[in-house]
Amino acid sequence: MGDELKPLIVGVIDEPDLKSAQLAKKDGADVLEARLDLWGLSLEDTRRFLLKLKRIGLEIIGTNRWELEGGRFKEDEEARIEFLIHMLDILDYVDIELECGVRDDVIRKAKEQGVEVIVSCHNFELTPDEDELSMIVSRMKACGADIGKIATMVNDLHDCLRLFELLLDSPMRLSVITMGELGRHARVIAPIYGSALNYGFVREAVAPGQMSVGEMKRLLNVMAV
Ligand SMILES: O=C1C[C@@](O)(C(=O)O)C[C@@H](O)[C@@H]1O
Repeated sequence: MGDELKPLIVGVIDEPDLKSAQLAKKDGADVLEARLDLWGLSLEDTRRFLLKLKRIGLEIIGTNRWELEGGRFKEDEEARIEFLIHMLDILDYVDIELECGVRDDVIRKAKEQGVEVIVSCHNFELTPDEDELSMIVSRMKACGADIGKIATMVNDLHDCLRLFELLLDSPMRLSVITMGELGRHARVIAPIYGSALNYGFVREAVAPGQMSVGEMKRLLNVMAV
């Protein structure tokens, strides 16, 4: 991943379209997130498109998000995981949910193939209190995540502050994502506090309050991060 301290901008590729990926790179994305659950392709077509995506020259995160945390993969859990595992040889990072029942199998297989593991946790309703947030980070660390990722809904500005403190005190590489309109500004502040991966859209927002890759890059440049 290069300089580990550098906050990275992740361009979310929400459809199998190379032009979006090229635009993400041009606008300043450091990494691409392949949202396999949003592509709606067969396993073979997904592999084919991922191989094309690789030629863009950026590292790729594979995410096949389950519906429980905002994803749209249509088949059952077994198929979702099989899909993800079939892509590991093409990916640089894999995103797996902390609460996934076969999380540890996915982590083991990813590590066997030299793929970095992002263990994620989303809450579309609220930002938990400090103790619960710390507990989530401890669980992410304990299961062997290379990067932990916590995306929560911001209902009060104190929610952002708790997430920033979590970053400052984190015992591991961590990303926090402040969802919702009230959290929008903090999506570009979080990298300053050390958030490892910072997600922006190319075409349209795929999560509440998300900014585009270009907006994020420009704002980070203004703040000289
Ligand atoms: O977990 C995240 C963060 C995200 O939900 C966001 O709010 O920017 C976007 C997703 O694509 C990604 O997997």
